[in-house]
Amino acid sequence: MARVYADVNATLGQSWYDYDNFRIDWSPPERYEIVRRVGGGKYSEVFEGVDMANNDQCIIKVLKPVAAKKIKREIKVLRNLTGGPNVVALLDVVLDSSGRYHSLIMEYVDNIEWKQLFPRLTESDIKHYTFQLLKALDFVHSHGIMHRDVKPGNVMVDYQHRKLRLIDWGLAEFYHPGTDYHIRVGSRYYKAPELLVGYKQYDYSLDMWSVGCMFASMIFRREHFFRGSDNDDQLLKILKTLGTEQFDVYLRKYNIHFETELESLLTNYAKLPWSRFITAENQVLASSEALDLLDRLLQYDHHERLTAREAQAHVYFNSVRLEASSAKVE
Ligand SMILES: CN1CCn2c1nc1c(Br)c(Br)c(Br)c(Br)c12
Ligand code: NA
Repeated sequence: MARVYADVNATLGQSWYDYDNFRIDWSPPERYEIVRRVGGGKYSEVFEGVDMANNDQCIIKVLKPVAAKKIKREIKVLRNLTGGPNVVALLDVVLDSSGRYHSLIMEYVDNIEWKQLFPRLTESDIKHYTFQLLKALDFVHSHGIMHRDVKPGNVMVDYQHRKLRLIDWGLAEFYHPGTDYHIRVGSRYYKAPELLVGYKQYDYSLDMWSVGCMFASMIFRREHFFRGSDNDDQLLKILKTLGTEQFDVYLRKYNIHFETELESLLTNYAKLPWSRFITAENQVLASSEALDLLDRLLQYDHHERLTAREAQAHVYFNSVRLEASSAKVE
């Protein structure tokens, strides 16, 4: 059971979380023009486009027919989260003339690639963007939704405007206590231990592990902090850092029967001090307050991990919180 927001969906009611029974009014495609392809994946092709009604740039996410069933969930989630801080806005939903291709029209973000961004982030940048990501996630979690695929590729950053948007809600789900969820979600480097050991009754705290991985990347200047070659190797990388003593405590507490033939996964490892990852290049970013926050995010036990709200209250963000609150006063 989630430590916070456990009964949100029960309180908000079926009309909030039921995404099977709702009709979608699809707009005709003529209003939007594709400019260029910016990316894509298993379920969609993503384009930069123009909204001819106002000449604004937009993002056109064309969903592949295979994703048809999941469309309703993504649209329901995006509509529920409309207006939330740092959540990408869904502007329209479009069906092409053939009736085969469903598209989501999203607000445009002048995104800088993570590969280019993470090496140039200053401590003030890291505080700002991490705080903005936590703000988005506390809003999302408090509305009963888990993102389940938090990673740099789903965090759009417009560096010039210091703007951050959480995107790609195709894997998001509504949290209901006691529910077994799929564990083949997320992206390998950012998968929480519960996914890697097959614990299905996870909750919002799944996203907080991923935040921890991104935060570690930023303060240690490493593109991906836990970089496994497959799911077993991913867990091994985590064990070698967090140690096996607390891993065994975690497995016992949740009565998790994790079976493996891999010798490496049955070996004992000591927990490494976070200071082990400090280098000349990142020591200015990896302050003791940053390491304390990191330690409280990268916990095996999902109940122990800080929530997004608790993380925002961490001393590491004192300067940012002050700035945020003074901005409100103006
Ligand atoms: C793969 N790329 C690069 C930029 N970019 C990509 N996918 C995007 C999605 Br989905 C959204 Br929504 C937005 Br907004 C932006 Br920007 C996106
Ligand atoms: Na999206």
